[in-house]
Amino acid sequence: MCCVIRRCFVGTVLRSARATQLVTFCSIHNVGSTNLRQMDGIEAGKKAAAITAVNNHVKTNQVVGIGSGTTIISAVQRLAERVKEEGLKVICIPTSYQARQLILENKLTLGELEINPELDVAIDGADEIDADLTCIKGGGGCQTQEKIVAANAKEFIVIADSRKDVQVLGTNWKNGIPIEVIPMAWRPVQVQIEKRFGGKACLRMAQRKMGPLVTDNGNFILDWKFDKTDDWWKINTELKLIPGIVETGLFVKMARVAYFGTPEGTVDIRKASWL
Ligand SMILES: O=C[C@H](O)[C@H](O)[C@H](O)COP(=O)(O)O
Repeated sequence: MCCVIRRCFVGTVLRSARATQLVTFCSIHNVGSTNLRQMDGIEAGKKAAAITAVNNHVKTNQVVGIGSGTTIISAVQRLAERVKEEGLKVICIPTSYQARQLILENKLTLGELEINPELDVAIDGADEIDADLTCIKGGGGCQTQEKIVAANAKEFIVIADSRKDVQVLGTNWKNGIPIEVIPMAWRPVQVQIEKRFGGKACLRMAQRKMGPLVTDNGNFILDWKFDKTDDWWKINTELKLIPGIVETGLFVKMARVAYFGTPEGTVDIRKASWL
């Protein structure tokens, strides 16, 4: 179990004119379809969580892990603002090609694990986060590098909109747990997973390219649609022992704090109970 340690109104933490505009827009926007309003709310939640986390956890002269996905974009933008406004000095370690591009586009200092093997903090999105702050990650196929970076940071901070805040994994996220596999092993790994743990392990196919999706590391992904929830630490450990599995998207006892942004502009901040 984890506890809500703080709920803050994002207006108090947004300092850039651009960010303020977005939240204002979302709070007064009441025309158009329900879907459009929901999307605005989700984006506002992601942004609020990202900005609050960067404000609370990043200090000057730190080495910062930069996650992948859509939520991290706002975190990188906030870092860039702080560099301009406060002269913040940070070295950013990417978790994917996408993260690398974000760092470069935002003119932040790009580092690498060979030079900076120890990080002060890593910030990243997640596909779903349970009551213990166990996360499913890898909806964008980046979980392997994300886990390496997070595992070498003193603090791993998760940012998400409030839809991803669940008691039990699999509540809203129906795409399963992404598991990166060596290409020649995908089929035996698929058989092993289904036999031993049940559910279905589906080979993720690429979009706008024929055949399987190929990760930044040149591997394939099996999305394991589990049919019951269990002891995630044990399952993750057992999965990691199957030859051919490179890494799983199960992040167990890694996230120390999670920031959940709501469409109303508040952010729930939760600390892991195992700390
Ligand atoms: O592989 C992708 C990463 O694990 C993302 O951090 C995760 O999918 C969440 O992405 P988003 O912030 O776009 O919801």
